[in-house]
Amino acid sequence: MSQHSGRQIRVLDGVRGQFRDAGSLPDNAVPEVIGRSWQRCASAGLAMNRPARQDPLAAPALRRQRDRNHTLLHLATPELDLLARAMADADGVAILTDARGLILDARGDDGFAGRARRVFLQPGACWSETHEGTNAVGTALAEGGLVEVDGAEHYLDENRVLICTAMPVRDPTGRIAGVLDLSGDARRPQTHARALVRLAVANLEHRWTMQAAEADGSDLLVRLHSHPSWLGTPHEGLLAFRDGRLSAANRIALGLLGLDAGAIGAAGWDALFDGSIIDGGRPGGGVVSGDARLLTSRAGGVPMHLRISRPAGRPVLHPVTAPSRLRAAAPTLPATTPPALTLRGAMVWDAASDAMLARATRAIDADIPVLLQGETGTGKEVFVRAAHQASALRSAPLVAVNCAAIPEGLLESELFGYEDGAFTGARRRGSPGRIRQAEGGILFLDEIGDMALGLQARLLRVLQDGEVLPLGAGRPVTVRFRLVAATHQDLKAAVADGRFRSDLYYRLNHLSVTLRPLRDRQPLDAIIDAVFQATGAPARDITLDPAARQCLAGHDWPGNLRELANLLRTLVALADDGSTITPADLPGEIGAARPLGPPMPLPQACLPHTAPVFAAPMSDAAPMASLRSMTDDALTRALAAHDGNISAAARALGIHRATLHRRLKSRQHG
Ligand SMILES: Nc1ncnc2c1ncn2[C@@H]1O[C@H](COP(=O)(O)OP(=O)(O)OP(=O)(O)O)[C@@H](O)[C@H]1O
Repeated sequence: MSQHSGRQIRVLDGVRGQFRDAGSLPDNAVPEVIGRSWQRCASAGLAMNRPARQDPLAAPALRRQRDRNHTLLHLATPELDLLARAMADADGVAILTDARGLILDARGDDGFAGRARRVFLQPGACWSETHEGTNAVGTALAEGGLVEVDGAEHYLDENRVLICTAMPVRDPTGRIAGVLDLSGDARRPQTHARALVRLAVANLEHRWTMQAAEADGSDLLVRLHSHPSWLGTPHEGLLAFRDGRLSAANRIALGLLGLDAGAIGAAGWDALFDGSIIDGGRPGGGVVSGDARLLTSRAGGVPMHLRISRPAGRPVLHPVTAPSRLRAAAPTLPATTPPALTLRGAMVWDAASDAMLARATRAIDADIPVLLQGETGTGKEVFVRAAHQASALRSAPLVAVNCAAIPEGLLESELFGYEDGAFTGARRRGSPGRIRQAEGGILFLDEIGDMALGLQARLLRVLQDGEVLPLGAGRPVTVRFRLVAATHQDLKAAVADGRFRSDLYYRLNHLSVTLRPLRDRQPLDAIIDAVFQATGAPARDITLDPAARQCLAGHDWPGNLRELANLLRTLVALADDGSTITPADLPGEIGAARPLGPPMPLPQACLPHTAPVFAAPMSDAAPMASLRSMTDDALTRALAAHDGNISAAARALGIHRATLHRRLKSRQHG
């Protein structure tokens, strides 16, 4: 029931009248939070007697919004059900909104739901303060904390029939992702609503942080509380660390340590605690885990009980459906290639890439930024497109921007958009910019390492505030998108050199995926076969001679999968139907490469025509000598002939310096 007595209601009616007519509020007439909200509504020109005016989203648009908030909806389902059950006797509904106050789901008493719809308390309606004046959802969003709005405390006369309690839900990066709300008839009792909502939000945020720690590959999970008996409950603080940086936290942990959300992605261990969890006494200095230990928080100087573990060892909390979706669509390659390789369209996937794809997909679904690293041509863009298709956002946009391909001067307007006439040459009616085009979907920033420092600062602000300010615009626009960034550069080194902002690096680098260069992918000849088949060669009965495959496997592939795929496509395009591609068809430097692989006589066509040091051992070689021993011999002679100079020896052998290094290393290891 409304907490107000009959007398209080009459007083409140008088206060409303005075506020409406004179714009003034007597001291302590309403709770401070309500007073602030009334003032905001009045300043926005909202009249108390304005009739409810909503235009709830139609089903397809609502579905899109629900897709965009897939993680929140998925994680909040148990809490919504529990709250709805708690409201069963109380004539009320449990509501989940997005970060703007748009109702995504409402569950509860049918009788009240019917009446609630009369005041537009229904999915697709927006309960921000701008739409509905002071109300629990909108005011909780504006204030950033739990708010109860009882009867006549609502700003609009029409909403006085309601009593509502709402609290924002924060994601593991500290951003408000939505609101949980209990709303009922102001004439009916609504007992324990505050405690219920607070508990539900704590549960939900706890689960979300645990899931994020799993998905982003955190190396440490810290449970903490000032009182040890709270450890292991949803009211414990949770901190996840990666590479010594705070990568995720729940609100309780931030509160206990006196931090704000800005610490996530930025603060290191030493900034948070006075003391170490590294056991200096043990060889290797491992992290102490298991029993709780006592450390003092730096901000408040409060002793905290900490229990430390490694999230990677935990079971996955939310099974991911993406890999099975992927596997269902992926035919296994014929018996000539190991079953660990699969073909999807023209793309070849090995087991390791599949595992990385599953992790990245899970991170995208959990709204965790993904950073892809890898040399040119390792398939970063192919990977993002596959992750997009496997994610819950597959019907939402994937907007790719190559930061290196767009001149620095244009990148700003391309990304952030601009208003009509913002600069000379600007398109009429302006441009929303690529960030806004990615609304609800994925923004893929390729070659982010090439972004100028000034733009890095602007991008960081967008990521922190969830708002973008187009050039020439007076007001920022709210944006929600998932971020995947990629680079072939060593971003850590770029941070150390001052070419890349460290705060942006830690924002981007929640889940880091490194795509391996072709030379590190094994077995290379199986990958070559798979890429060859993906060119469509089998349909034209074109085959790859084993000797040619050996030559290809011996090449260094500086252009990685791109170079290999392009070469094979060209070879197949030039070949006659039913023919076999032999070493003679390969470009000189590849046909001349020394093949590696199982011991077998060296195919004549692979013999280097240009490397004199090779010629001598070949003529001396016993006919049954293994390829490996011949190769070893050639390496030794080439090195001896060039006084151990690797570069000169590699040049003479006609192979890349890195290849020579690798072969020497593999020789050392037997
Ligand atoms: N899994 C794969 N299977 C087969 N071919 C692939 C695969 N991944 C990439 N390729 C080939 O490599 C080409 C380049 O891939 P992609 O553009 O994704 O690389 P990248 O790492 O983004 O390169 P860059 O850093 O130069 O932008 C693709 O067009 C395709 O021909």
